[in-house]
Amino acid sequence: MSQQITPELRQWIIDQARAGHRPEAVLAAMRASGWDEATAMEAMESTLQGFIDSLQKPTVQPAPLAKVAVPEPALESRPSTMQAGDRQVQVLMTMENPRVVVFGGLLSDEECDQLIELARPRLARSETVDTATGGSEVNAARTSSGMFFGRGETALHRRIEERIAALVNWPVENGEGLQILRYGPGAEYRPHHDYFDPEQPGTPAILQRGGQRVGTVVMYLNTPAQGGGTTFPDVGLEVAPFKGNAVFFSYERPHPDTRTLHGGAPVLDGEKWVATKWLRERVFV
Ligand SMILES: O=C(O)CCC(=O)C(=O)O
Ligand SMILES: [Fe+2]
Repeated sequence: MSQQITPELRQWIIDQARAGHRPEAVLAAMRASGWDEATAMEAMESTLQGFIDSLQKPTVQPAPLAKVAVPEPALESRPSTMQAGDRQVQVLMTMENPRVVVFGGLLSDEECDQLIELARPRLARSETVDTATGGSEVNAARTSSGMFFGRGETALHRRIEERIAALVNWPVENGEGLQILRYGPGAEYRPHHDYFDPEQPGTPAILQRGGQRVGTVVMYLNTPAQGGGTTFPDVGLEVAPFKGNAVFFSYERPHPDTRTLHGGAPVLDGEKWVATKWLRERVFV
C-alpha cells in the first residue's frame, strides 16, 4: 500500500513540532495510526526541512526605492548635550535602525504652555492626509484632535523651527508648519508611517509641495500621568512622553523596512499634548 503525504499531514507535523513534541514521539504517533516507518520518516524530514527553510527566508524584500538624504543631528562625537541654535538640548537615547534619537529639554515649559494655549481655540478632530485623494479625512485610527500652525506664524514658532533646523541639520524651509495634537483619556494614534505611501494615487499631488517626508520630530508639551508613549512596534521601543522632551526619527525611503512604524499609545490617565514637525526632502511651500 502506498501512503500519500498530504498537506494536512505536513501541517499536523509542523503543529506537533511547534507544540514541542520530539521527532521520536511524532514518529511513534504516526506509526500507531498506521503509517509505515519509511513514509513517516520521509514525511517528517521533508516537512520539517521545508519549515526550517521558510523560517530562514528574509521576510523583508529589498526596497526598490532610492535612498535620499535625511535630517541627522551631529552625534559623531557622542555629546551628552548639544547646542541647538539658542538652546542646549540633552541627548537621552539614540538608535541606529530605525534612526531614532530622544532629546531632553528641546522646549522650555513656557514654550510648551504657550503652544498649547495658542492651539486650544483652533482644535478640531484630527484629520490625516488621505493619500487616496490628496485631501484630508477624519481617521478612526487617530482619536486625538489637532490643528496646524503656519510655518513661522509667530516669533515663538520661528524660534522653535530655527532650533529644530539647527538640531537636525535640515533647512527651516523644508519643514511643514507645526502640528498640535491633543489626546484625551483613552485616545491614541495607531501605528503608522509618516511618509506618504508611494502606491496611493493621491501621493504624487502631495509630493509636489516639497517631496517626501524624510524626518519627524514629536515634541511632548505636557507629561501625561500614565500612558501616551510613542511606540515603535517593529523594534519594541516606547519613548516616554515627558514635557519639553522630543523624539526624532528619519526615514531615507518611503518603505516599511525603515522600521519607522510608530504610534501614540493610549493615554491611560490625564491628557497628552504633542507638537509634531515633519521635515520634507525639499522646500515645503
Ligand atoms: O503622539 C505621538 O506620540 C505620535 C504622534 C505621531 O505619530 C504623529 O504626529 O505623526
Ligand atoms: Fe506619526
